Amino acid sequence: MQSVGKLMKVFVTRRIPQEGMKILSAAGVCEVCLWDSDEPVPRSELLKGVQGAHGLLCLLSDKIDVEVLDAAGPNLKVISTLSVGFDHMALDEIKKRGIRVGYTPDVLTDATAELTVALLLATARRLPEGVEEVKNGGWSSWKPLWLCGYGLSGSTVGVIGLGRIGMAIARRLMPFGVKRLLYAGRRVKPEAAELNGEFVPLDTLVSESDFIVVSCSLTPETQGMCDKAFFSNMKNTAVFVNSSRGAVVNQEDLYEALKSGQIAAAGLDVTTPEPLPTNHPLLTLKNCVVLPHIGSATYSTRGIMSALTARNLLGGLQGTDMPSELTF
Ligand SMILES: O=CC(=O)O
Repeated sequence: MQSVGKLMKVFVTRRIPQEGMKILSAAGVCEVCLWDSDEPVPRSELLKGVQGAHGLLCLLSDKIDVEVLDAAGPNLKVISTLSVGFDHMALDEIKKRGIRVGYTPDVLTDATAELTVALLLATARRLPEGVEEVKNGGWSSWKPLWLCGYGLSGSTVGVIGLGRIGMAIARRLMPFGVKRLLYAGRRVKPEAAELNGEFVPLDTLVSESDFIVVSCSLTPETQGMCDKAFFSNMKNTAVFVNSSRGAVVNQEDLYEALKSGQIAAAGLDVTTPEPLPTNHPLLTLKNCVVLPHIGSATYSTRGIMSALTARNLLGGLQGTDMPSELTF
């Protein structure tokens, strides 16, 4: 038990929006050690910073493995991540040590769905190519066959992983005149009925969709799921969009599929690694639009995520309810 008057140590691995920092300082229960930078904490500093910490506030880019847990030591009661994803944390080890975990579901659903729709449209209608042509003088006249892409009207959209975010994406896409919504995943989702969503085997979704949106979590089952066989099964006119985790995709296979014309285009908000090296082959392709993992990046969403992450941390420190505790 923490002795009265003694503050608990919290390590925060990056500058976060002030909403969260204010909540932590106002609570008066913890002393915050902040890696005061917008850039990732070097591993050695992370290992030093967590020593003796009671709480760890981390980001999806921090790998929280046995080494970090060992470095933190037995004081650590709670890890609160500023993300909905939790594949960066060694949950089995965390569980063994009885450490609670907080995360940020729901609050980023709208922002992420919106970004995914923007990415899909930008990719399908070739917006980055068009913008580039305007700047580099390639726009010589209005041309009937120039910069044509694919539209959603009358199309079949397949969502892999119709969870909170997948459903929010589907709800936003349907008003564009989508004819059929297919989804694949672990189980039937009753909420899909409102959109006449059809639960189908992954193979069917892949072969019948004009747009494939990946919105599932990264798990051992989904790791590398979008591979050569997957892309070979897609229509040549189909567009692939991923805003979940980069590791769901085999990027070499995606490159081949895009280069050879096996598929029409891809929009990625997530890659492996992140950042994607600037000399990566995917970046040489006009039909591949890559964004720097900005799904939840609106000012308001990031502020709300920061506040929720702080509240989760405080709940864990004080042994009370956490607003969004991960059950695992
Ligand atoms: O990818 C974003 C998140 O997990 O919050």
